[in-house]
Amino acid sequence: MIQTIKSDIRAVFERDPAVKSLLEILLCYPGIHAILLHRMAHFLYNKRGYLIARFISQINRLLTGIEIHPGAKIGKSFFIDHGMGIVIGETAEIGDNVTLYQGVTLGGTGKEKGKRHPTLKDNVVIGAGAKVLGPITIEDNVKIGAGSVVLDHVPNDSTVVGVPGRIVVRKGKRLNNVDLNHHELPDPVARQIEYLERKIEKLRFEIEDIKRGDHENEHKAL
Ligand SMILES: CC(C)(COP(=O)(O)OP(=O)(O)OC[C@H]1O[C@@H](n2cnc3c(N)ncnc32)[C@H](O)[C@@H]1OP(=O)(O)O)[C@@H](O)C(=O)NCCC(=O)NCCS
Ligand SMILES: CC(=O)OC[C@H](N)C(=O)O
Repeated sequence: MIQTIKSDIRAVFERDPAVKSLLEILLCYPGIHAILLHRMAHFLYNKRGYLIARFISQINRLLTGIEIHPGAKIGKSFFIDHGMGIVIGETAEIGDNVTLYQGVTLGGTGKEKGKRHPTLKDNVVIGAGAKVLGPITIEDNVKIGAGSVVLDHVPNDSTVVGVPGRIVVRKGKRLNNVDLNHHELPDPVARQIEYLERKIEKLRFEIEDIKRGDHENEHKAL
């Protein structure tokens, strides 16, 4: 736990050019206060202290303007810059070295039950005001532009912008404005594979939901 908290503090030094000192981080960074309180709430949630965990999460929201459900899983070296207006849902999963700016939502679409919030892999950056919705996976090294609304799985090393979110950079190459660059025409096979990957991911979550439901029913029957 201590090592994880140290990694959160290091992340501020690494990712915010505005920071001047450790004391400033401890006193003036709501993102740090929020992740400290979340790590405490998540510990209690895992021990089935659901009400106290939720209460801490609401105190956290009151103090920082950042609402993280205690069930959300968050990896090390997590950085929230500014923070106000962030909402992270119960079944969200966040890898290591992830950065969120103010106004980001990791939410549900309102259509799913069970796993209903996004999974972010490592080194993901999500710009101010972006909404990432549904049980989708955002793979490693993805950047999501400020103000985007992302509803689909995003493959690794991509930049997504706009509403709805579209991939504009993949592995360092721009994908838009390619009409006249014939050597860079969109690859229909790759697009189809990406589409199928997204569908498989969606089906996987649906199967997990069904299995979880069966498991709960078995328990009730016993
Ligand atoms: C998306 C972002 C991460 C840049 O990623 P990148 O991989 O370096 O992408 P580029 O800057 O090369 O931009 C790629 C294209 O997307 C466009 N673009 C970039 N950000 C965009 C956004 N938020 N919305 C819409 N289009 C955007 C660019 O204009 C460019 O278009 P073009 O190819 O037609 O010129 C960055 O623009 C961004 O939005 N960062 C968020 C930072 C933030 O929230 N800061 C708040 C601090 S308080
Ligand atoms: C307001 C803003 O751009 O914040 C990003 C970062 N804290 C910086 O100062 O660059």
